[in-house]
Amino acid sequence: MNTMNSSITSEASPQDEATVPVPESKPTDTVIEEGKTVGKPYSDDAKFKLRDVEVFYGESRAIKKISLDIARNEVIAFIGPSGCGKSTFLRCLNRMNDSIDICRVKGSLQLDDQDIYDSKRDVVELRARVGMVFQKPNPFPKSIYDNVAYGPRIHGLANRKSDLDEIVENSLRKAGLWEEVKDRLDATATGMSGGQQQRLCIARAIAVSPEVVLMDEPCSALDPIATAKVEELIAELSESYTIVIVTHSMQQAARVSHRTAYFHLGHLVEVNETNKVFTSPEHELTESYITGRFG
Ligand SMILES: Nc1ncnc2c1ncn2[C@@H]1O[C@H](COP(=O)(O)OP(=O)(O)OP(=O)(O)O)[C@@H](O)[C@H]1O
Repeated sequence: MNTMNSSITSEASPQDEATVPVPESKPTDTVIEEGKTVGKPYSDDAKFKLRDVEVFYGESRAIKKISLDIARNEVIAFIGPSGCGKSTFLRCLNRMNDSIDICRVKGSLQLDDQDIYDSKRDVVELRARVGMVFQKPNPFPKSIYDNVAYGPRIHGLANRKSDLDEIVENSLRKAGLWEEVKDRLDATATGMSGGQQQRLCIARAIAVSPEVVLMDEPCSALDPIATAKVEELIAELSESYTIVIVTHSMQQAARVSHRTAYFHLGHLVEVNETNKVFTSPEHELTESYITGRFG
């Protein structure tokens, strides 16, 4: 867990959250200056360099000139009211938006100084480097073993069965699932609990040795105990991977992330160290959101 945020973590746990009311949506008169983000949106050790990013769905502009660096091995949380563009922006990072016909992405998006949207870019390779875990656990209707072995097989990462066995075991261990499933690797994955399925999806994502894991509300379909396990896992994985997590839970952002990015109506309003965002936000809109004045 993120010790930096201990003052916040002590205030709420996943167990409490079921009782925390969702803040109400209220209009605001605050004018947001396009392309201007307060706080610390840049890093000297950027894994992603994102500049003037705009995303359109047809004529409608969902992301408005956002610039942000995502640092190597950081956990950054994207928060903000429903519809503010968190998932849209997240999906740009491994071109998941490509599958939406009306979606168009503009601006400069670089991973390790290389253009993510270069027409020559191999998108399958990109998604192996930048894996994704979705809101609802989505295991394949295959065995536990085959779910984890799927990626390494299609990417040719193991020549021998013993190599594949090792990747499967290591991935399940990293996802904190090995002890629970080692005696039933041939059982079908869809028979597992929701929390186990989500950790299996995390094991599947890390089996191809990604550098980045994108998580789009990974705990929203989980109970508090399964949520706590996934959050522990995020803290462990952050030693080896860059993690970008979209969450509706401010408590979760506070518990797991190093920096927090606050989105509002397609703008990136503020990025700061998580502790600062939740104790002394710089922007009045961030403050209104975290104090529950609007959602
Ligand atoms: N496939 C799509 N086609 C058209 N518009 C879309 C599509 N996906 C998202 N949008 C629009 O883009 C805007 C941003 O949506 P997005 O899902 O990124 O927001 P979000 O902050 O992740 O919301 P939530 O927290 O509710 O998941 C919204 O106005 C939404 O209606």
